[in-house]
Amino acid sequence: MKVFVGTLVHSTGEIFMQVRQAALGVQGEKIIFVEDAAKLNELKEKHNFPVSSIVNLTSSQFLMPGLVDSHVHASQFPNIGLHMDLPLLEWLEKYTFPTERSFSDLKVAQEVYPRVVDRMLRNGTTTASYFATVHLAATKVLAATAAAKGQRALVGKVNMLMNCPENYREESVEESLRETEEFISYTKSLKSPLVQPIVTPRFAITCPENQMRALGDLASKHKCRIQSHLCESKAEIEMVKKLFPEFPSYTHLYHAMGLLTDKAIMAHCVWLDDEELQLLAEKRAGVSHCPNSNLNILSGHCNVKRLLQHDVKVGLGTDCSAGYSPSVLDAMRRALHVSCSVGMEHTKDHVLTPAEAFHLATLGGAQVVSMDDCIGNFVVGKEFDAILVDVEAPDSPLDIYEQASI
Ligand SMILES: Nc1nc2[nH]cnc2c(=O)[nH]1
Repeated sequence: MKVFVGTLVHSTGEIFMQVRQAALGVQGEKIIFVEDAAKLNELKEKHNFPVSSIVNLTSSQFLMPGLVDSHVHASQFPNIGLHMDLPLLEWLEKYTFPTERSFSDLKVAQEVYPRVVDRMLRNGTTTASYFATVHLAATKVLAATAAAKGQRALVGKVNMLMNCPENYREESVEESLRETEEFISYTKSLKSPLVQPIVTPRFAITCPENQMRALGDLASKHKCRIQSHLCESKAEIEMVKKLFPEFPSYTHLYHAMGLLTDKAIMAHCVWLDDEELQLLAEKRAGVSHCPNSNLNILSGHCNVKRLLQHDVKVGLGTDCSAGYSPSVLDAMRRALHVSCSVGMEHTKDHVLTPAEAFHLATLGGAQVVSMDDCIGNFVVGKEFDAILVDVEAPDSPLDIYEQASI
C-alpha cells in the first residue's frame, strides 16, 4: 500500500503552474491520502493495513488528477509547430496525409511513438485518446508502447477510403473491417488494464456510407468506443452536405450510421446547429474541444458554454499537430482565451472560468472518454491517476509571492 501524507491544495491559480513531474499513478496498489502523521497512525491501527511507503508532500507540492487529452493524433507529432498556413481540407491534403503515409514503414512508428508517449507523460497527460494511421502494424506499435510506458490510452487504427490519396487509404470496406477487428483482438491480447481499442472512422468526407455503417456495427459488437471529427470547419460541412445530401445534417448522418453513441468522442463541433446540439446531448456523445487547433487552421471559435448549457459532455483535446502544443495545460489556456472571444461576440455568460477549464481537462475529459467511473478526480474507489506539481522545483517557471492575494 502506498500512502500519501499531505494536503491537497485547490486554487484556481493551479492551472497555470507547470507540471514538473508526471504520472505518479501506481497500478494495482491502494493509495490513501491523509492530512498528517497522527491521522495515518489512527488509520493504521483501525484497519491494520501494511504500509509499503509513505510520501510526504512539502508545502510547495500538490497532487492533482492526471490530465486527459481526449483528441490527439500520435502520427502527426513530427509536424508539431509546422505547416499552419492552410485551412483544414487543404492542410490535410498538403501536409498531413503525406506525413501519416510514412508510417507504412514500421521503423517510423518504432521511432516516433515512444517519443510521443514520453512527451505526453512529461506534460502530465495520464490518459489520451489517440488517432494513429491506417496502418495496422504501426498502430499495434502505438498500443504496445502506451501499455509498456504505463499511459492510459484509447488507440485507433484510422479508417478512410475516399477523398484521400490513393497511396494513403485502406483498400476496401472488407479490408478496413478485417484489420480493425484484428487490431481490436491485438489490443485485448496485450492484457493491459490501461490500453483499449477505439473505432476510428476519420470523418464523413473520407468514409463511404457502407464503411461508416459497418464500423458502427463493429463498435457495437465489440462494445468499443468510437472517435471521429465533426463540424470542424465550414468548408468541411459544405462538402459533407454535397456527399450526403439525403441527411438533414452532419450529426444526423453519424447518428444514422450508428456512430453517435454514448461512448463516442466527437472532436471539434465548432459549428453545430441547434438540432445537432440537441441530438448530441440526447445521445450522450462527448465533444473534444480543441482550441489550439481551431485557431491555427482557422476553423472557428467553439462556444463551449453553449455545449455545457445543453448538458453535452465536453473535454479538451490538443489535436496535435493541427494544435501545436501537446500540453493539456496549454489547451486550458486556449479554451479560456477562445471563450473570452466568444464572450465578446455574445455575452459574458459565454466566458469559461478557470475552474471550468480545470474541470474540462480532468473530469470533463474523463466523461468524454467514458472513463469517469474510474478516473477524473480523487473520489475514493477510483484509480489513482495523478500528477505531482511542485511549484518550487529547481528552475520552476513560477515565482510565488507571499503578497499574492488568493
Ligand atoms: N484537425 C483535424 N481534423 C481532421 N479531420 C479529418 N482529419 C483530421 C485531422 O487529422 N486533423
